[in-house]
Amino acid sequence: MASNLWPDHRTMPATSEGWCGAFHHKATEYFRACLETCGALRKKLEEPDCLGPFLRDSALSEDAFKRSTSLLGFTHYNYSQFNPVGGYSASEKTQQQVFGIRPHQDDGLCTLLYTDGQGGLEYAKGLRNASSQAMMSDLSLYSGAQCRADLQFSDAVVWEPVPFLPGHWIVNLGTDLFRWAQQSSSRSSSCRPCKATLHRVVPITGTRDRYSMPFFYEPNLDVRDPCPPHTPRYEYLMKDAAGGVVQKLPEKSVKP
Ligand SMILES: O=C(O)CCC(=O)C(=O)O
Ligand SMILES: [Fe+2]
Repeated sequence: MASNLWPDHRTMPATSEGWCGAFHHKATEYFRACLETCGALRKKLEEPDCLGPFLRDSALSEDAFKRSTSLLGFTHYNYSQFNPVGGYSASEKTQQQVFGIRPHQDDGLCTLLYTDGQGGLEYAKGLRNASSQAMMSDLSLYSGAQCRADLQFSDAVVWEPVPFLPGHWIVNLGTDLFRWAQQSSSRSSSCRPCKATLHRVVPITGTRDRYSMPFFYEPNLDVRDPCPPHTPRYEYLMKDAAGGVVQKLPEKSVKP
């Protein structure tokens, strides 16, 4: 993997040497704190009174994160460029103008998200039954197969704003954890399934800018799923990208 491209005052005139140094130092410190917190969270999730051993045992779980591909991002949303008029079922172009980030699930085990407190982040609470209007919190809504395809733009999804609590992270569970817990729970009752949070960012009227810092806690790229056929992670990601994101969006965009 390539090394980080840190901000450099020689190529970024709006910054100074001191600012770039401080950014490097603070970002590295924050990254380490997130990595450590997520390691502790993984162990908690593996305990019998939580999800149970979704990666078979603690040695396998430690190994799976030895060459972690975790990532810290810095996102700026400029809401003045958004145009919600087209709605999100029209075309890919209008979808891009409606969302800060389109509905998606994070990969990896979990995400620690901190924001500037501006609203806009929403999670999928469940699906609304078209005839009874009852809300169903359906685990299948959160499977890789479903979410990457049609359901993410469906009117049946019930969206709920995620409140901001100063000093607290927002935690999303990811698709690797979903898959591992699903596989392990189908083979043994000592593990429970869980959801990979479907979420999106929508612009809030009257807000111009929004900033967020997502930390994505990711295993080694070549980690194997715990249960047969022991698929390596990158194979799953490739299949998921080819079958969902790449092919399904153009199909959606031709709908009226
Ligand atoms: O900016 C946010 O609040 C959410 C960011 C997010 O979902 C992501 O980067 O995956
Ligand atoms: Fe996300």
